[in-house]
Amino acid sequence: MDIQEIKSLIRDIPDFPKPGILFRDITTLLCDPQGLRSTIDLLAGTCAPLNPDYIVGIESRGFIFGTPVAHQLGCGFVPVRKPKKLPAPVHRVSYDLEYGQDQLEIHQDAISSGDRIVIVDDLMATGGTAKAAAELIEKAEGQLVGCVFVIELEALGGRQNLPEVPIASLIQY
Ligand SMILES: O=P(O)(O)OC[C@H]1O[C@H](OP(=O)(O)OP(=O)(O)O)[C@H](O)[C@@H]1O
Ligand SMILES: Nc1ncnc2[nH]cnc12
Repeated sequence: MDIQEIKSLIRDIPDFPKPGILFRDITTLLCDPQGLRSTIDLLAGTCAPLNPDYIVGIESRGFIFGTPVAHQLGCGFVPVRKPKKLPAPVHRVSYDLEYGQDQLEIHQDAISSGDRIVIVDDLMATGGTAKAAAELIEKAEGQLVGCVFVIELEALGGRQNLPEVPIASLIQY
């Protein structure tokens, strides 16, 4: 399946979760067998040249895409989670969302110094979430080597918020 076909499987929901937000709903892509497979294949093909030791996926939609990508590449998966979900000692950062504010955490012992890390998430809007994940990786002394998204909302300029690493998205709006 090509990118245009994948894009056609993403559903637009106006005014969710707040008035004025046009929500790009990936659940309709996830439940299409060929759409899901093609999306994972394209993400994995984008991540592979970056030669990661770990894929970092951001709760919750980042888990859906990050784990099968790690499986396909034969590398590990590390979850970045919302507060108070991870049981062992964590690094924590606060960040702004397109529609709110939140915190993210990573286990302190998940990554070793110098490990090559690629962040995978479903969508980049303002880039605040990915920036927070990048800060967590820095605290854990990992080496961020790229960020890969299914969807990029270009008008929100998220790339400008991220560190100087390769940033790729499959679909742009
Ligand atoms: O670039 P940003 O402006 O930071 O926005 C992008 C983030 O927002 C969404 O996650 P959300 O926090 O809604 O959580 P969810 O994955 O659990 O739905 C999305 O999955 C990204 O992680
Ligand atoms: N417009 C949007 N659609 C889906 N997920 C999002 N996360 C942040 N902004 C979003």
